[in-house]
Amino acid sequence: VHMTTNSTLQMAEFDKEAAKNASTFAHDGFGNATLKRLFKKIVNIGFAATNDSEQLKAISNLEADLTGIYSKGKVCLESKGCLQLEPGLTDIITNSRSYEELLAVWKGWRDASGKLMRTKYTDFVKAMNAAIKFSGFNDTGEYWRSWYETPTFEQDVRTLFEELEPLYVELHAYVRKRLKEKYGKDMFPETGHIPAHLFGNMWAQQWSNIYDLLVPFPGASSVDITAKMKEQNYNVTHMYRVAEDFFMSIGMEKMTDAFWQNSMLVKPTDRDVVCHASAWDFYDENDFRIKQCTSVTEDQLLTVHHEMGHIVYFQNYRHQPRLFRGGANPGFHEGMADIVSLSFQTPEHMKVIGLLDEVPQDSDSDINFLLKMALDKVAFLPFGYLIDQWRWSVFRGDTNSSNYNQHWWDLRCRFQGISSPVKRTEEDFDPGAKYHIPGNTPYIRYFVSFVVQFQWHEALCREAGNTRPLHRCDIYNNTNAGNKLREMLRMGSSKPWQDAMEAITGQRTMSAKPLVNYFDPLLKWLKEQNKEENTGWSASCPSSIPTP
Ligand SMILES: CC(=O)N[C@@H](CC(=O)O)C(=O)NC[C@H](CC1(C(=O)N[C@@H](Cc2ccc(O)cc2)C(=O)O)CCCC1)C(=O)O
Ligand SMILES: [Zn+2]
Repeated sequence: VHMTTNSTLQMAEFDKEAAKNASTFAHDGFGNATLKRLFKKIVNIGFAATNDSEQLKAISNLEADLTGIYSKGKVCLESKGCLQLEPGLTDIITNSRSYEELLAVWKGWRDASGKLMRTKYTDFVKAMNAAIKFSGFNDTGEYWRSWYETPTFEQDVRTLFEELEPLYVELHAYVRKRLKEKYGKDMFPETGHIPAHLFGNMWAQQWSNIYDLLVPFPGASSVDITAKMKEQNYNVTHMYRVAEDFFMSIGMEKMTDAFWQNSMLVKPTDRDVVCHASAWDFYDENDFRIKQCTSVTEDQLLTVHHEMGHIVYFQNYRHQPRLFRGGANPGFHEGMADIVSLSFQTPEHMKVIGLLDEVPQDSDSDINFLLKMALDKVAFLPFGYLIDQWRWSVFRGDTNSSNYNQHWWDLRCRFQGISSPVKRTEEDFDPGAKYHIPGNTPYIRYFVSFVVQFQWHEALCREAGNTRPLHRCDIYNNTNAGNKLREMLRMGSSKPWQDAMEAITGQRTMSAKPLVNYFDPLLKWLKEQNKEENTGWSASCPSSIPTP
């Protein structure tokens, strides 16, 4: 912790010095847009602008303490001993179909993580808000939103969410019906909410791990990639080679030697590491790394593609000046990380890499495939939206430590239609059970990413001359699509994101339409399935909780 504090202070001193020098120029009046943008980035140094180094120390130490609590958290079960989040608790949440066992792990993790963070998090918010004022922002949320350079950004994302909500409501109703069949309807509150621990994911953020409970047409084909990977003796290195091969097939460069030498691709046995996957740019135009506790599963193969997608973005803007080596906005970096998986996951591509024997053409298999994609991409939308709704409200002071947990569950009940399976009070601090809160990683970037990646997929598939339905398009081996994508990637953050969006799609705005078009065949089927259902849920959380 003291090491990081010193390096944080040193970096802040450098940033302050550079900002002071840059502000001796009247850069607002510069004619050259690029130079003007560069000076603006030199001057805009965030928390480092504070004149009170105690605040910077507090920010750095509290973040280290909070992530320390998160990475050391463990739950002891009489049946399985003491388990950490990865891999022990995640394996149970993924595979258990016992209501009680899932509940023990769900509650246990929250007691071992978030519950221990509340006081530190309160101090953390105070220190960040005090420091950010020196950069002219009212609060930390306003600073984070400034990266999108869009005065109407908050309204824009709310509008996008409202356009996508009808699709989510239909998916929610279908999943609720099937889970009632599995766990018994009296375990579900009258209000229409689904208990939060039944989705195969610790945060109910993506639901593809319970696909086996939800298969629309069990007779038709649906691929179990993990089983196939194990059958074919996939190892970790091969997973990275498969991902590298995809990017090279659309014209991107191979991973550098430094990547293979310096990355950490498996969980080390000799020391504790933060296993949450991540991609790193060392800004020397050669040293790019992934840190991931990789295991041989389909989920992990997608994460490998995701992290390598970040690396490919790093590589494509390495020629830019240092301050332009970033995503056009943070959501674009995440969209680039995910874009390839929309091709990679198709049955067409699974056949290309030998993880599927033949490509099914019947409509039942199509619905099976679209449902599985929706369990990741549509289920995620309210979650991706609400994390920073909570945090922005905390930063601006509308939510404080006396109602942190109340507001968190208000948002979870209202936007996700899920509820806590056990009573929650202000003794709990459930936001802290999600990595990005102690890790202080902004989250709206993932909501933006899930919208823009479908805009890009539609544009790149058109560029590739694709004639199949959008959800069966695979841009593998298509350098036209790759060239189009590279045009955007090379810009880095040298231009506003609207220019980057225009380079790929010809439009300058975010749009929910490509995502809705992609899932249109599924939406028709879901509406048919839900004809007898009361879709939706009450805006507020259930007052009583069914107990096993
Ligand atoms: C130096 C640094 O910080 N680098 C950044 C990248 C950069 O900014 O350059 C970075 O490596 N961030 C780590 C983060 C990891 C993951 C994540 O946190 N995912 C979200 C949401 C989600 C879920 C499903 C999905 O398909 C896509 C996203 C979650 O798990 O909730 C975990 C596995 C996937 C991505 C990441 O790669 O985004
Ligand atoms: Zn990412």
